[in-house]
Amino acid sequence: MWPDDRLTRLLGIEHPIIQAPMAGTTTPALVAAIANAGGMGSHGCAALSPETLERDMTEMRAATNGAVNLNFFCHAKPEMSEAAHSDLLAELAPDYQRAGANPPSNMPEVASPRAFGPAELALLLAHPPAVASFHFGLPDPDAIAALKTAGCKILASATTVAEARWLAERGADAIIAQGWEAGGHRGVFLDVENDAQVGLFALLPQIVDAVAVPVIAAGGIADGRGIAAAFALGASGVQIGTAFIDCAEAAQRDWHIAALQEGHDDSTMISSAVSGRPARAHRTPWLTRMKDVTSAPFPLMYHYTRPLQAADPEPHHFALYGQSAALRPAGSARDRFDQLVTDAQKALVPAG
Ligand SMILES: Cc1cc2nc3c(=O)[nH]c(=O)nc-3n(C[C@H](O)[C@H](O)[C@H](O)COP(=O)(O)O)c2cc1C
Repeated sequence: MWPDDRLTRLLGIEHPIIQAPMAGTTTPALVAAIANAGGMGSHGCAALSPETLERDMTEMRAATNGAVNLNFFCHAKPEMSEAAHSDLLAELAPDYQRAGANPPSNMPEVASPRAFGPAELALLLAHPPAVASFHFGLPDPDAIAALKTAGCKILASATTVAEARWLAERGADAIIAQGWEAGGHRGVFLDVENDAQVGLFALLPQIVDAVAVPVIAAGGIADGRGIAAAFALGASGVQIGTAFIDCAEAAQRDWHIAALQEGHDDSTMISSAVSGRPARAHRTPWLTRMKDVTSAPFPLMYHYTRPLQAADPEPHHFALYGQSAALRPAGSARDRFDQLVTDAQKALVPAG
């Protein structure tokens, strides 16, 4: 049925389509719907406390016997000087004033999103999911070894060939090639300052040539044609996020859905201004203006932007989605998944 079965065999799934982990957007219901449809459901767990993660894991186990992927961030502990704190407050003073927000008086402490740590590892080892996946690199080698011993397959995102090699050498069982088109935070981790901004058409075949493990294409794929193109470029599967953001099983935040519904090829931009790391989101006048502001390291920048969002949400929303929003299918998570499978099968049939 599919031109390449390396990923379906590795992960024990029927269709090589992974619903992307999306912190804040994925829910146990969405993950279970995709796992029950024969794909891989992924939960973005970076914004969950250990208590909520445990509750969501229990909910997913009750709702599906299918393959589930739990996803975490691996950012280094950020540091910031008092001088940088004062400079940032001065730069943002007009924004706080306009929004009627109280500027943060203390040095930053950001509890969410969390970096993968001992609490998360313990929960995964107690009930190992089929897959543990990581953004911004990998956890330490002992954690990877423990997860593998427990039976988890390890996936991680790469935005360059060098990152793909780095991940494969450290035990990733498959690599997610994340193109510049992708919605959400870029997985870039080896040289964040000099993000090479490689598009999926160039990135995917070069990663396929560079690593021995299966490669999963991500970024701007939202219909059957995109899936077929990914296989033509050597992918063993696809990871799709934006196409599932506004289905009923997702978290359904009004501002996110409204922005997505305006989505088209050039309605997004990459910005580090809200979180401290580059992410693709709906283009707004505020995000455009924030290009000139020196950002705090991820995730400390949230300390400075969340007061704006709390005081005056509409202009300060951070609606993450990718460049192919306009191509996404409609309906429930299951409807969208089934349509992607059907349309990909049609697009994969050789002409004539
Ligand atoms: C709203 C949103 C949130 C995301 N959050 C995560 C995340 O928590 N972890 C992760 O590995 N990737 C995250 N991503 C990136 C996806 O894994 C994937 O690379 C991307 O969705 C693929 O591009 P597409 O959105 O065009 O399908 C997110 C993407 C979106 C749109």
